[in-house]
Amino acid sequence: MVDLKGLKFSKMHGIGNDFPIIDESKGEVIPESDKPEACRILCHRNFGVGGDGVLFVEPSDVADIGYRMFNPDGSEAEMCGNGIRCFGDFVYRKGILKQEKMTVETRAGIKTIEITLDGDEPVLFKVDMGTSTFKTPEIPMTSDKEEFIDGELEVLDTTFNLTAISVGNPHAIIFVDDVDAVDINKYGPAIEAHEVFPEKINVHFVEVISENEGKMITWERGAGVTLACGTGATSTAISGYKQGLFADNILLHLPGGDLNFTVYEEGDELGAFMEGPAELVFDGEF
Ligand SMILES: N[C@@H](CCC[C@H](N)C(=O)O)C(=O)O
Repeated sequence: MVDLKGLKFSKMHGIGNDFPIIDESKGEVIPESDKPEACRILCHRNFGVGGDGVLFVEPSDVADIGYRMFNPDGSEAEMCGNGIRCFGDFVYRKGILKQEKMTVETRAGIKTIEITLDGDEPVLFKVDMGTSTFKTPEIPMTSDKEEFIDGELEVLDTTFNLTAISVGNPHAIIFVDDVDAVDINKYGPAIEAHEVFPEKINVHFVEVISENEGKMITWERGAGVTLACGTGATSTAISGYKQGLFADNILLHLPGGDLNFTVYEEGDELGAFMEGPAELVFDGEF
């Protein structure tokens, strides 16, 4: 078993999506081969710190700073939206990178964070989440369709109308009349591991309140039910805009809090800015 004794970390959350974060900007703290097991231990809510994933601050040759994210099952995700706001708060607050605007290298490309300060206190984070794709091979999704938008997918005893999108990591968006009526513990894992998604998928059920407002619940790949998913909310805003359900400014209510989105068009692609908070909960030593 990996020995984490003495490991220094901070515990953070972005609207209830919670993460231990570890500073590896000056060198590796957890050896690469130990990271999956270390993240499983750290995220455990009974035997560890507890978290919906672990964030790492890394050096970067192509951006101001680098960012990695691991799920509680030890798998590495391409990107984490609530995590990147926590990351921005952490690197600013700890003096690792004292910039109000920073470029961040992720496995899903370079993202830009803009921090709103109250004095020297970071309070709001605006992230250019970049562009998305609906092309099934890029999700990846096994399908004879080039794009799977509002397409029918049989899951257990029902058929859902689902939109598959990638914002670097993969998401399935299902618009429903009432999110409170969805049995997410039944359908979330079945869609996550559906045979058409070879790399699994994050699952979101979304209720449209108006063209500028929605409510959503999430089952995350490698994590299960969480209080929020930033890349999932980004995918929801973009998918809703693409399907004519949302305008380009959208407020999304997630179980842990709210996020604001501005969808933009870049050539043939759709991207989005995400705005929301991040909180440092405590600093710790394992
Ligand atoms: N919580 C996240 C997404 C984390 C990664 C995801 N579970 C995956 O495997 O793609 C967010 O806020 O975006």
